[in-house]
Amino acid sequence: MEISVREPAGLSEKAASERLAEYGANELPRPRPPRLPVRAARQLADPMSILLLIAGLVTLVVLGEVAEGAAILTILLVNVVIGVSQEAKADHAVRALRTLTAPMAKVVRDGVVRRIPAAEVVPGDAVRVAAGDRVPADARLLRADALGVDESMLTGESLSSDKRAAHADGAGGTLADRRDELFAGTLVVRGSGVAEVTRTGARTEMGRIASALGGGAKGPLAVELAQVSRRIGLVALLAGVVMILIGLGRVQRGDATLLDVILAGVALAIAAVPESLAAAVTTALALGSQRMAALGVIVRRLPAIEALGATTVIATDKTGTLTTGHLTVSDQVTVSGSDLWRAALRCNDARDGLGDAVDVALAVAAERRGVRLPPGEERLAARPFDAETRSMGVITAAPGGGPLLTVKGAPEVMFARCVPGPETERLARAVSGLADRGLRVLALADKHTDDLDAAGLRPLGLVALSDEIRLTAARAVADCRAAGIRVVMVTGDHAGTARAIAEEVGVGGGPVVTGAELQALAEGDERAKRSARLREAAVLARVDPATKLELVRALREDGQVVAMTGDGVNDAPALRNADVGVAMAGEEGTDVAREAASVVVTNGDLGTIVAGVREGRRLRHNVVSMVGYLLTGNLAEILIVLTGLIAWPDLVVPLLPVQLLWINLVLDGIPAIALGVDRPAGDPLALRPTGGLLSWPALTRIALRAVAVGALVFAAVEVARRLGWSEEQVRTQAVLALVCARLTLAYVVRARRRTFERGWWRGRSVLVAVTATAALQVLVTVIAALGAPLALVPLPPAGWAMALGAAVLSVPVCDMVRCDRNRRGGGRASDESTPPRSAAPRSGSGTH
Ligand SMILES: Nc1ncnc2c1ncn2[C@@H]1O[C@H](COP(=O)(O)OP(=O)(O)OP(=O)(O)O)[C@@H](O)[C@H]1O
Repeated sequence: MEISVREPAGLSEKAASERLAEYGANELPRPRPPRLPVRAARQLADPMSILLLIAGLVTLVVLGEVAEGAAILTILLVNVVIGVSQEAKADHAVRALRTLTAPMAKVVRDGVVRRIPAAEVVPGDAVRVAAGDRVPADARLLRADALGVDESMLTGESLSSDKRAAHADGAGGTLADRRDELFAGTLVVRGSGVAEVTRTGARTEMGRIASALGGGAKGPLAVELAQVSRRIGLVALLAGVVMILIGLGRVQRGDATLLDVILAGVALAIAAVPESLAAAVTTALALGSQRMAALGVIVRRLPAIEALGATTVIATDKTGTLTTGHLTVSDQVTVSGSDLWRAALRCNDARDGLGDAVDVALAVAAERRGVRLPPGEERLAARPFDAETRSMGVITAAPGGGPLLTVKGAPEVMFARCVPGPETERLARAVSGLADRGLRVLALADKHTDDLDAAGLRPLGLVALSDEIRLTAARAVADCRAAGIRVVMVTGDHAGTARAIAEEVGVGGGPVVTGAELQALAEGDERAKRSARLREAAVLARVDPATKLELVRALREDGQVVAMTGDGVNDAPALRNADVGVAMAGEEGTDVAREAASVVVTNGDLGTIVAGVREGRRLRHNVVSMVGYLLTGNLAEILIVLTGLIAWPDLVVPLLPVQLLWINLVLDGIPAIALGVDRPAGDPLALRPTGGLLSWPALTRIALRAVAVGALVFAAVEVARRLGWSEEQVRTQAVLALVCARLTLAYVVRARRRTFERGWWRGRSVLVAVTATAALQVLVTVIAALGAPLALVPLPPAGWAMALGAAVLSVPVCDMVRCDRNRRGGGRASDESTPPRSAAPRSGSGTH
């Protein structure tokens, strides 16, 4: 293909690598990750750790219980170590994800356009930028075609600035005045250009003003949970204080010693705090986002995982999402005597196989036909393709010749600019036949003029491009339908093309609505009708990106959770407004779309997005299970400690602080983390989310189950007391019954309809965790030497029987408070072979 004379040959690879070594990577300096002691200190400063530290020191110094105090402090130490390693792991995962979405740049090296990581751009490189790109480095413009750049992040100027190619007189003045310069980090909003890099990395304008970017912010879920933990901690402290005050009254009456009261306060505080909650949730989210990344779904904002799981409508592009996006010319209609392929090559921005898919396909087709541009032909002006005008135009001149305007675009747009006549009419008639075959049709026309907007063009012909349907598309659409998720196809393409493709992949259940139809409903009363049309459409054809935003709003007003795909510069508002904005990684998408999106998919496939929804639903289910598991257990402990204080004053506390810590941190942590990575039976896509994480039904369920578990343990302890067992044995009984009941809770909370339903054994992690935890508990109960630091002693068989009884009985009792959804008939999700049929949003089968 010809290279325009104003296009530079760029650096050679050799020179570029030498410069890279000399100037360093084109990156802003990043803050170093904190060192180990800093991380450890941060963990220790956590309110929960402080509480544990106080509890440990009080037990050690005030109560004089050396073994117990040391055990509490050891547990604290283990907690800090786990916390530090978790944080380091999460940091690592975030950094790895960042490199996956690292910005890329198009540079000319050895005369060939290459796509390289922006970090490898060096001074002297010739970079090509187009609408939607983030400028990789400071650069001087060599060519600018209708180029507009948003520099607000540097200048504060909200209007985009128009750029032009540099002249020999050089630059100067304020940033906003430097019209022939591009600045790193700014966004190209329209047009295209070629520029020579002048400064990279920290030497760029952005580098000079940028304070290091803060990363790794916590998602709202983690923040919400941290808040919950803190509040629980506060409540526990208050309860402890109140209890100590009451206890002091008893001390005065001589019913108890001061130490007893302090011990009870510490126990209550520890019982109340779900020590492993925050760590378990963070781990689940971090591992979840890693798993999603492995599937090709990169989550840019953690809450998007939750939103993905809750999606009820996916509004998807056609090209690249339902189809492969690799276009090939499969038909053409030529006006006799016209040079259709030369025009296709002239009005074309692709180079070296890189660029817009339509342009690349046309260039390949022209090359295959042996067509070349006349030597020395120069491009004088250009208007790059714009999704709103659906056309592109260039003005070229052969040496010694006059200017020639060549335009290509959507047929109806083109015919409106062409001279009317039999040829134009013949082409117009041919369009629907091609579109109905699912082909993308473009018309080409030209005229000798230097006006890019000229009318009265001479039609040259039509080209029809085919785009293979992705093998996974029909399956993904069917999966969505089975899971009650509606798929809407939104495309700028012809209605005929869109309908043909929609039929092939199974998108249906609603009308095909066109942009023209919506336009007719733009006024007054008609607006309501317009929204209704938008909401019911299965396919939206010939719509511009602004309609996508309108669609998102209409659907959200209707109570839907909308995932919207997009790749273009104009898609950003819709992506930002959707519950989940999905952008494409790599060449197919623009930087602007990626930055507006909360999720980036590496291959743009609808199947990948559905896989993301599946993971999202699973993760949400897991987090709900985990929260339910931990909070139910903690509440049960509080109830046992409180009722014990009243019912068994001689015991002081039915569970010692160290025993509670053992349960909360060691025994609970393992199943909680396993629940976070659980794979429950059946297709997770069928797990439709209901309500919030800590919604009233969820909290009620937790409270009722805690009462049930508390009552069972209370009964076991009461029997042990009546049997005349020693104080240690009674406490061991309490621990054993509680642990057994709580371990069954792991199975209760993860079940969809009924504990131990069909396929309950699936999900090895929970099975392994529960078995390991049970084995640990058996060891410390049976082997006196191991149990000693925890004040546990061996039990007679009756004790084991009672503990097992508590475990077994907790299943039916807890199942009784399984949400009311079974009565609503939506709970058929447990069976893989019977996916839910109801397509109603936000209803159907929840979990737990
Ligand atoms: N490079 C191009 N030059 C000129 N016209 C084009 C070009 N690419 C597309 N068109 C025209 O513009 C119309 C809309 O294309 P656009 O790429 O905006 O569609 P889209 O909304 O991205 O659709 P899809 O969801 O199928 O990707 C096409 O049907 C075609 O007629």
